[in-house]
Amino acid sequence: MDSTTKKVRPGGASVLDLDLKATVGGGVEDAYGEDRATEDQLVTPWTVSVASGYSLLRDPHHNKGLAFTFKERDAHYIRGLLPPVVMSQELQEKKLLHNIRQYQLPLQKYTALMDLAERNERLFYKLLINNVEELLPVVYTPTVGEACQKYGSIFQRPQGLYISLKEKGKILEVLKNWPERSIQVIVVTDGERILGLGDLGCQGMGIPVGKLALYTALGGVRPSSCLPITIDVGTNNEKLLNDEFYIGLKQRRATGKEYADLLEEFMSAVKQNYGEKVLIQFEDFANHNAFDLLAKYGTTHLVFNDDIQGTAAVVLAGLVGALKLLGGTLGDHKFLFLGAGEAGTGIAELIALEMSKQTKAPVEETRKNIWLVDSKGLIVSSRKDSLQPFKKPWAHEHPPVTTLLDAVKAIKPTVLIGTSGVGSTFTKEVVEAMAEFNEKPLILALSNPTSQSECTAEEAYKWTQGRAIYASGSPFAPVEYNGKVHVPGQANNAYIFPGLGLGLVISGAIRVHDDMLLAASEGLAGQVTKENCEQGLIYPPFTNIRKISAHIAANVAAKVYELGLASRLPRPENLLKHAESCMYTPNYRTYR
Ligand SMILES: O=C([O-])CC(=O)C(=O)O
Ligand SMILES: [Mg+2]
Repeated sequence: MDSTTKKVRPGGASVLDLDLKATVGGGVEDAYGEDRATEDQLVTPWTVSVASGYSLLRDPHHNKGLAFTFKERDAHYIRGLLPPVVMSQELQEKKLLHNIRQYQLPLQKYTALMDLAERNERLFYKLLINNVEELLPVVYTPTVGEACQKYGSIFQRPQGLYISLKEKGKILEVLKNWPERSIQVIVVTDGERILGLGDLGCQGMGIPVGKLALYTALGGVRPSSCLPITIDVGTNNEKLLNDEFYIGLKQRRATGKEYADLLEEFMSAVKQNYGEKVLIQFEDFANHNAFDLLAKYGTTHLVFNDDIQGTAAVVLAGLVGALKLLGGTLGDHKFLFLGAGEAGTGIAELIALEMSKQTKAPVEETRKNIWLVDSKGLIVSSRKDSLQPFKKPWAHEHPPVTTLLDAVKAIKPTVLIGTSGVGSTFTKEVVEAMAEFNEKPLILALSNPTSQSECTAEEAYKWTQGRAIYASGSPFAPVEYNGKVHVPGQANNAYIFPGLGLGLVISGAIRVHDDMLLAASEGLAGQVTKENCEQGLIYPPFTNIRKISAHIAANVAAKVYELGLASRLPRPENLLKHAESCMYTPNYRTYR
């Protein structure tokens, strides 16, 4: 661009700009590029207006419903549009919780909560934050899985951006249609592997929406700076292709160059529109694309893959917690995974990395304590030539073994981790075998949602006579076995990504580094108290999640500064206090 070109603003005023301006701040301040656009470029005619009257009540960001005071009702032309009572936010919250508890079906609760978010955002977040243990399973796993399966019929209003093959060549324009400008976190999916439910195409939108609700509720990132995106390149799900209510493109998935080109345009457009510091979280992509995208964009954008890296950080933190119960160091344990996809290999690699840091042994050595089983059996060196690249580091010397049960018997792991997305695969025989040679077998059934869990909490306790230490990806209620109550842990990446994201945002990180994941993991592990351990808990309860997220964010930010990857300078002295002070709170504001 010529450094003295005339620039046009929607108000008609022309400004002279300098190229310098285009580099400083990476476009966050000038999010729509209006100041920088040349006369022949298109701009969006945004206007800023003050909501009042009926439209104020219809604006979810500002609506307070019955909580508007009479002074506010007068000042904003809403007197008479509401019944005469003035209700506190606390009372509104109580009423809504009561209403939501009346619904029998989780999906009804989900729809009621999404309706609330559409109506009164602050009340939605207040309710979610104050009742996180109860409502997390509604806005998140397992219910969000069912919501995605039925998204076509429950779809009411757009909650995020849809970018399909039809938008090719226009993605920048599409981003500009989103009503918020200062985006800090994007969660994007292409819907090909939604939880353990498979290809749900465009209906995967429930996932970015749910994850970002947690960014705000658990991590304190402002709702207006969160953007859910679904990339629709088609679906290979026959049922959806034949469903008259399906909301996505009715074609089989684009692959190869067509796919890569659309993603490339998307990634470039995001950076152009929001700058270098926008965080992009890849979510629920199928294995091949997940690893490729992370490798491709990890060096040029601020990205991480939640299923590979977020899950890894949360599991590593749980293992550190479990060591307090089991004794020994990571290096003293032997790990066996069922599932060698994103979560399996991601967790395995982070464990190996941490072991290598602790023991100073090369990571090639520490990997040898970790074994993975995929659909063809134990991953061993004789299979190396036919393995996908992300599985190759795990092909150790061993005779072939085809079943999980035989692998458990041959390897004798102390820790069994399920990440295959297939339910009920930790059979009675498998769990009993674990209990034969482990006093306290550690069993992590991580696949989501609940229907895909490798075994239930009850099964794990029953089949090990109450000796197992058990955690799952989706929540299970406490189980009473032989007069003792066992509280299962929830090893879900929801512990990590909100705090990790907050830490990246407040430090102005420009790249994600493995050490930041380790810092996030340590931040979480550090929040497991002595009392938690005494109860057999390897994770702290979700009730304290905002405090936990602040600690994770502070740890992550410290690492970002240490690595010289922070762009928000100078570094705040007390990062924990700083993280806390940056967190969004949903209390109503008073309007003048
Ligand atoms: O969404 C969740 O509950 C965890 C997750 O990322 C997945 O299973 O893909
Ligand atoms: Mg996921």
